[in-house]
Amino acid sequence: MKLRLDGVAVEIAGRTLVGGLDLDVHSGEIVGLLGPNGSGKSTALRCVYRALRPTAGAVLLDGADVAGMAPRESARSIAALTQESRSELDFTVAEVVALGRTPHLRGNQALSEREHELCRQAMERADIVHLADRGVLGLSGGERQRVLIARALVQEPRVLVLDEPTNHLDVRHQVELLSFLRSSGLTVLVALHDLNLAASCCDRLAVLSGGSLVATGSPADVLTAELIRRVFGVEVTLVTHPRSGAPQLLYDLSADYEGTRS
Ligand SMILES: Nc1ncnc2c1ncn2[C@@H]1O[C@H](COP(=O)(O)OP(=O)(O)OP(=O)(O)O)[C@@H](O)[C@H]1O
Repeated sequence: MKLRLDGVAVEIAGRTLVGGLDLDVHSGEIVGLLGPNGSGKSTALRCVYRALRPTAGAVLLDGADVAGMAPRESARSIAALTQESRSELDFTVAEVVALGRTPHLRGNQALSEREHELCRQAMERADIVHLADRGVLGLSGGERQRVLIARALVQEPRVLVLDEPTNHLDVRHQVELLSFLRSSGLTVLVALHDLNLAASCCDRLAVLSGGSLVATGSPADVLTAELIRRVFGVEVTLVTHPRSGAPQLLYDLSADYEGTRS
């Protein structure tokens, strides 16, 4: 399923948070959304998972404007893993995961055998089977994040939108999550702060600065020392990963950053 942001703009209180964003994510493609704090990544993603209505432009799923769909209908295609996905209610892990089936159920319909199996598989994939009966509020940040990953998977989406999904995850679970995204075949739009993980995981990158796209393309085309300096204000040396061939950034903490902060 193809996702398109067509001139998406968000204006709040006279301030443009995202301006005229055009971005395609082709079927089965992983596009990484990068940019400094406050550049508009979450705002753009919120338009895709419909937490926010664009002031102008549209989000299209296979050419159809999501604004014209019932929330349940778009939720059957798009799953989101965001900072807003966290629940304040102390459901058990198994209950939260099962909630991912909600868009597919009618009323109080019980889960089928297949759906129970789906939940079990998602919990296995997210490495949370041992936590099934624990209350989510007592979990660590990374454990909770993995519960939300399982919940998104049982939704059986075709498009996955993730806002900083590696937040709180230890390095093994970061790598596992991004490897899973690569093998999932899903259409993925993911905001990431870790540029090296983004370069390893994503087919294409889109860089936001001040609410506008400043670069899109393959990781090798986008991640240049000049762009990193201009957009993030950081000096890097670029190397090529010896096995995957992905560009990787080495940060130089001894560079002179005095006076570079605006
Ligand atoms: N509801 C809102 N009302 C007013 N301003 C907002 C609102 N939501 C976000 N902003 C502002 O819009 C800008 C973009 O925010 P956004 O959260 O999209 O950035 P981001 O790229 O996701 O940042 P980060 O990397 O810090 O998560 C920021 O300056 C933020 O303060």
